[in-house]
Amino acid sequence: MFALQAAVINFQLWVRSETACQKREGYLEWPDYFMAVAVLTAQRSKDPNTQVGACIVNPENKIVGIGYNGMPIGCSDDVMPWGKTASNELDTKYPYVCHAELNAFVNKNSADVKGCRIYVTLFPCNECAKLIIQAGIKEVIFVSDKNHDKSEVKAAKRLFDLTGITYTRFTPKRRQLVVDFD
Ligand SMILES: O=c1[nH]c(=O)n([C@H]2C[C@H](O)[C@@H](COP(=O)(O)O)O2)cc1CO
Ligand SMILES: [Zn+2]
Repeated sequence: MFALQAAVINFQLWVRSETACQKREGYLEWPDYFMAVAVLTAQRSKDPNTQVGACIVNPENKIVGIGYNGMPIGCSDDVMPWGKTASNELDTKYPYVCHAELNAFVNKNSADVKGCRIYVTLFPCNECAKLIIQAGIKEVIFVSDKNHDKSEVKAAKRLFDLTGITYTRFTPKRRQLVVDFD
């Protein structure tokens, strides 16, 4: 019985070393990987309506900053308002929430982000566009452009066009990427 098991194990090892001679197929390619990081990061957001993730990547394909939309440090998620509308604008989320892009910049782990690209799950607003420009980001890759008819996004595109920053809708290689902790 023991001898048989040993033989099976040896055989499996042999099969493994045979297949290991060639590069694995179906691996996660860079663009899908970076956008998946942005999508996963968005899952940290407490915003009940729109969760946004951002991932800054340098020209060597190293991630140098990630962020999601959330309340400023020290402002409790349980105390701050999360609604979109209220009789007083001060009782909505808008004056308080930090955008995902802003958080990605302040979380950066490199001296600067010049020449980097940013993967975002939602097209940046004009305020984030200004940050992107001033920081020296060269390329924006986005998933959703659901606010395309809003002035914030129209202004952002105008700023990107003027400054030569490219913005491209993300086209994934694969439709789905499952994270399974089992
Ligand atoms: O550039 C952005 N980055 C970003 O993180 N956000 C966040 C702020 C809010 O929490 C949320 C937008 O909420 P809503 O879709 O309900 O208006 O997305 C919104 C924008 C605007 O496009
Ligand atoms: Zn923004």
